Amino acid sequence: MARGQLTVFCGPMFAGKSTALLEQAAHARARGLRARLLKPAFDTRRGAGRLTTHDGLSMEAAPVATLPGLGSPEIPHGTGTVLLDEIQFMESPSFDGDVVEGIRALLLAGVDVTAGGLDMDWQGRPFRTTGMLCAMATSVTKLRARCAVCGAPATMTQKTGGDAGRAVELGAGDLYQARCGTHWRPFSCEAAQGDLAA
Ligand SMILES: Nc1ncnc2c1ncn2[C@@H]1O[C@H](COP(=O)(O)OP(=O)(O)O)[C@@H](O)[C@H]1O
Ligand SMILES: Cc1cn([C@H]2C[C@H](O)[C@@H](COP(=O)(O)O)O2)c(=O)[nH]c1=O
Repeated sequence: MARGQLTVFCGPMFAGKSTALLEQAAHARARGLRARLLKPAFDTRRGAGRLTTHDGLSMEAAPVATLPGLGSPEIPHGTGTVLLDEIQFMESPSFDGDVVEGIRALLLAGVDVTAGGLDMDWQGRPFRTTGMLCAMATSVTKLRARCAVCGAPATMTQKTGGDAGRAVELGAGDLYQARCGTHWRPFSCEAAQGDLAA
């Protein structure tokens, strides 16, 4: 039996990761494949049952707190491709079980998997699940955003507000910006706020 293919889209916030997942789902459906979108249940920012991009595009997506197996209501038999957003959050304590092993089982069962997620947190530390899936992937695309300060390609996420003590804090343009290496300030929200005032 043919094994499934694993595709990963990663990068900073605002790089187009969720947009890429929606495009992949649309392409799969246009080819007659059954595509199922899943997202972490704890991220309810833009509607619990939908995957919504920063531009407001959206599709139905099942909120999950563990990765369901093939034959579950979320991934019924006959599913050709599973698309997972925010894979960096599919980790303890907000997610049960080992998502990497769950994805391996889907691939071994012949299901294609596409995963989107942050490669690094706002302090430049890699997210474990994204890193492991990149190692297993058939194809990895590192997407880049536009630096909020100078417009150059951005590989980093800057935290500009909220709680500087928290590695995980849900938010969008209210708390975060995409930045290039020159304008990224790893350990200080306050230092970052001065960049745009100049
Ligand atoms: N505050 C913002 N900063 C940068 N881009 C933004 C912002 N708000 C909306 N966008 C739009 O978000 C798009 C990417 O959205 P999305 O696919 O959800 O990105 P990602 O999933 O990588 O965070 C960009 O093409 C840009 O047009
Ligand atoms: C960098 C970074 C981000 N987050 C949060 C902020 C958002 O809720 C999501 C990322 O969403 P996107 O679809 O990639 O734009 O993650 C966080 O908690 N910690 C971080 O370091």
